[in-house]
Amino acid sequence: MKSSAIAVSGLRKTYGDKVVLDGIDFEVAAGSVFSMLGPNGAGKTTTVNVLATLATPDAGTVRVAGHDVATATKQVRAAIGVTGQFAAVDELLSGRENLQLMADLKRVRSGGRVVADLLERFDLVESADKMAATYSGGMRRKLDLAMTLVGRPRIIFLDEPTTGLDPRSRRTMWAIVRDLVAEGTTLFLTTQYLEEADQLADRIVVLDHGRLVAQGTPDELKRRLPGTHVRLRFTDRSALDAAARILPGAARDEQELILRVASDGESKSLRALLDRLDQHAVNAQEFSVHTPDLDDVFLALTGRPSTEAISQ
Ligand SMILES: Nc1ncnc2c1ncn2[C@@H]1O[C@H](COP(=O)(O)OP(=O)(O)OP(=O)(O)O)[C@@H](O)[C@H]1O
Repeated sequence: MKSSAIAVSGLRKTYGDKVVLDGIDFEVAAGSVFSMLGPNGAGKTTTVNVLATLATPDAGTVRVAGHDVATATKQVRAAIGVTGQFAAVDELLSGRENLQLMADLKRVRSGGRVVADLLERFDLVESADKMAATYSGGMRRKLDLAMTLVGRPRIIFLDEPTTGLDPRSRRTMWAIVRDLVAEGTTLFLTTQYLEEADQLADRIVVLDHGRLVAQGTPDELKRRLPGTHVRLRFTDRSALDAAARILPGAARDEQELILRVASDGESKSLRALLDRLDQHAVNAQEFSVHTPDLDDVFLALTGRPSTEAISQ
């Protein structure tokens, strides 16, 4: 089993009398992508701030890279990189100068080479000597992430890395994330986008009003919903009628000649379902298992649609 890069237990954080994190627990395996999903104000940035030693917890234990954030701030900081919604990019410097500044701050040896490699890797060579103020949102995020990588951190926090980016820049960012994981980096990703968590994460936690309302792999979260069902499509009405008689409780769609049967999607129940149809000599033209997507999960867990679903 992989060791934990991050271990959080009973984490609480309040601002004044507002409880922002209400006792949360989770672990992040080294070399994995862990995604914290939640709507605006759920407490995601606060979690990142605590893990990154930028805010102190009121209660609970938090270990990052094997060190306690409360007592070993320096060691934690040496192991992590943070890219956030408020980018560290200096608008008045060029991309190259921003990176060079970071390399100097971190006293990186052969900083010039490191900077050149990062510009190349993030496809920023052409704009390297232009002021960052002239960069697009996507380029700025890439520069921000490149700056984070200067010190080769083992654990990277990406706080909503693609919020506000167009689909193409978002996909570029995803490709970069996948490359980093392939190199063994651990990524803690906060996002409001279900698709992003679904695409990238090995494990997801869903945060709502400072509490974790669910955690698991993307597939586990989807399976936990009651909504998994089998769709059977028939060639004619009489076959649909016959199937509906055999499978009471199934929802029928008269126009599409479809029957939806609740199922856990496991092979045993699927076989039993098909056997029943077979015993009554009823044939379905099409047969598919529908697993709910993360939007469905979010709605079921929080009682609200996700931000992504609302904006669509
Ligand atoms: N320094 C602070 N002082 C007071 N309240 C704060 C502070 N930081 C955050 N909060 C409050 O804590 C709650 C959670 O904020 P947080 O930024 O962690 O949420 P989030 O999930 O990251 O949301 P978003 O997606 O909007 O960034 C909000 O209600 C916010 O107003």
